Amino acid sequence: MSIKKKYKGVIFDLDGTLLNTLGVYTHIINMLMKKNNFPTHTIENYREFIGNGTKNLITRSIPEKYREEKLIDKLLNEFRLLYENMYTQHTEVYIGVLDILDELQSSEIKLALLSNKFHDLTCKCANHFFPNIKFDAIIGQSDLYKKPDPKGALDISHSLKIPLDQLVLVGDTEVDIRTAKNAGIDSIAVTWGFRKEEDLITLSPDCIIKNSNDLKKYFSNHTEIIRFTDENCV
Ligand SMILES: O=C(O)COP(=O)(O)O
Repeated sequence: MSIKKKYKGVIFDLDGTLLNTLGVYTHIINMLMKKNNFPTHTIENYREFIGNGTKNLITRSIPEKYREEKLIDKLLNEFRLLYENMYTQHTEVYIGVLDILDELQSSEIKLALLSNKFHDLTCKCANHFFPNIKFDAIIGQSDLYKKPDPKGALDISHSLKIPLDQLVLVGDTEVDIRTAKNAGIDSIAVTWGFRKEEDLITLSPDCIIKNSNDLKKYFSNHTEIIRFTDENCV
């Protein structure tokens, strides 16, 4: 029997991969837009704006001529306070995702979260939406970490003691695929999140997956412990 190379750890992106947060982002940022007499945006607009961290999302939501650092920082602080109180609302765990996390956890595959959501809010979401999943590492955005900088993925590899070639990053945007490539690890692009399949293809991820059943199958074929057969023994 051939030996399959396989993953001992999976790094998941959060928004658009495990959690559909478009509803809560739309709700809060439109509140801020209204408060400032700026035009609001549709959920489809926010789908495009999201992915590069909240500061970028807010900047893109403000009309161009009002995009000043002082105002952006003010709205960012207001966003943080509102999100802290509302992160459980207008948000769903994508179908099938909990099952996959459970199965990986029972197979002793290490699990990590790497998000461009602020670190404290990433931890709150992980605790609330995945109370039975023990992530071995959680890294949200901070002064130290911001995807597509590979530092988060590299530090996860180091702290979990998993070599880069036995780690895979699962994400839904170009930022995630670039992060994996920058770190030198495999990438899986999922198409149920915030970007279209045709946009993800252009980034050449190692694999494109369209639904959680296929992701589950993929993992069951790619996360076995490597076993040596007789012909490999000297
Ligand atoms: O907040 C964002 O920009 C996106 O967060 P994510 O990295 O979990 O997708």
